[in-house]
Amino acid sequence: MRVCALIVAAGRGTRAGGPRPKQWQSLGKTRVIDHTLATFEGHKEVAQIAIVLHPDDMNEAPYFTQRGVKVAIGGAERSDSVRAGLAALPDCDLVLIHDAARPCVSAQVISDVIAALETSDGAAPGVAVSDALWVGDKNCVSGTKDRNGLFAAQTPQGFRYKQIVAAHADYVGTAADDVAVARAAGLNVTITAGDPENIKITTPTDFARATRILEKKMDIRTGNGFDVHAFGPGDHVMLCGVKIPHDHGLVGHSDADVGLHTITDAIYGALAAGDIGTHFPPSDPQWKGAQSHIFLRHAADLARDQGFTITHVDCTLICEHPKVGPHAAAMRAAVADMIGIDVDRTSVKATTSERLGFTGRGEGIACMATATLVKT
Ligand SMILES: Nc1ccn([C@@H]2O[C@H](COP(=O)(O)OP(=O)(O)OP(=O)(O)O)[C@@H](O)[C@H]2O)c(=O)n1
Ligand SMILES: C[C@](O)(CO)[C@H](O)COP(=O)(O)O
Repeated sequence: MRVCALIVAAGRGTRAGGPRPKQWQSLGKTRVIDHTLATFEGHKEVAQIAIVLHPDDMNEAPYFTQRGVKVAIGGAERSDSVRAGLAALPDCDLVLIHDAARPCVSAQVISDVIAALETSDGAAPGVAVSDALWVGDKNCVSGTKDRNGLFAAQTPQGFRYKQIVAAHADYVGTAADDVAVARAAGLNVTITAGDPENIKITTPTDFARATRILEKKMDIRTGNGFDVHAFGPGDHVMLCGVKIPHDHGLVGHSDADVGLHTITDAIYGALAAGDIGTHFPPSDPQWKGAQSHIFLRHAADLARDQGFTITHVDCTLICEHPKVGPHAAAMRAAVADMIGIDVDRTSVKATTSERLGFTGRGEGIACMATATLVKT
């Protein structure tokens, strides 16, 4: 099932006020929209994202298209914007429709909606109303309402793509949300666990509340790795995914790529998920001669599965020979590709040990690495 996310960001944010519509305003160091987008970009089940922008905001379009996000032009009502966004995602099986104005959405809320779509036409998060409900008239209570069975609706609201496209095509009038459109078409919609922190920025005070929620949620980890491989017979070494001709090889159960092993261990370390031997025991013959990118990709996938973004990797190879400098750019590119991050967040460098110790005597290569992981 190809899962797509549709983020609607074409509203004018009149209730929130401010110099620009709320999705473009700052929340901490980045904008509301950047927080929202980052959560969907980091979600392992989301294959494609589309964003819907107001015609006046099309100067922002290149920022999104450059990162692989499709851009559509919104309409006067939210449902017009949703229709435009759906048209930009023709090759999806499931679509998650989300307000740009909900920047605190969690990976768990998204996963729960996707899981519920296995057995339901539609699924959306809701929070059961816990306060008593009044009807008010000129600041006086004129009645009460039974709260039983009432939920506050959130997004993302998920559907089978073809069904929600057809439901929107048939719908007449304005709808509060896509669940209303789906129900009008006879689709069943499951209520998944909403998150009280998945707030929609609606009024000016919501910016401070969202900032507090995001600050509390941010989880920054660093992990370190250290590894050594001895030289043995051979005519090349594998270092950070690059084959380098040399008068010796490196000895190991796998391809002995000491650089990739070290970075892999740094990522596992940041996740407190053991080390490379935990996941790929050397006693297991299936890993004999294995290419080490398998280990690194596994660690990077594990980080993503747990909702982390790998924001930086720094690796130092320690050896007298071979000389790393001429290959450093290729190594950075290879590691960045394996992890799925930008090359300017990937550092590979080298030092000698001034001819001291086992690396100085040319008996092997050592490596140390640090990985930084962030979950927002
Ligand atoms: N014509 C519209 C109206 C709304 N939205 C989007 O729908 C989400 C939820 O809508 P709401 O909170 O009502 O946003 P605004 O319409 O921007 O706010 P306001 O009603 O205060 O102007 C927001 O991400 C908003 O950008 C949209 O894409 N197109
Ligand atoms: C879709 C929605 O976010 C569900 O809560 C909401 O209906 C849209 O915002 P509005 O404040 O009702 O305009």
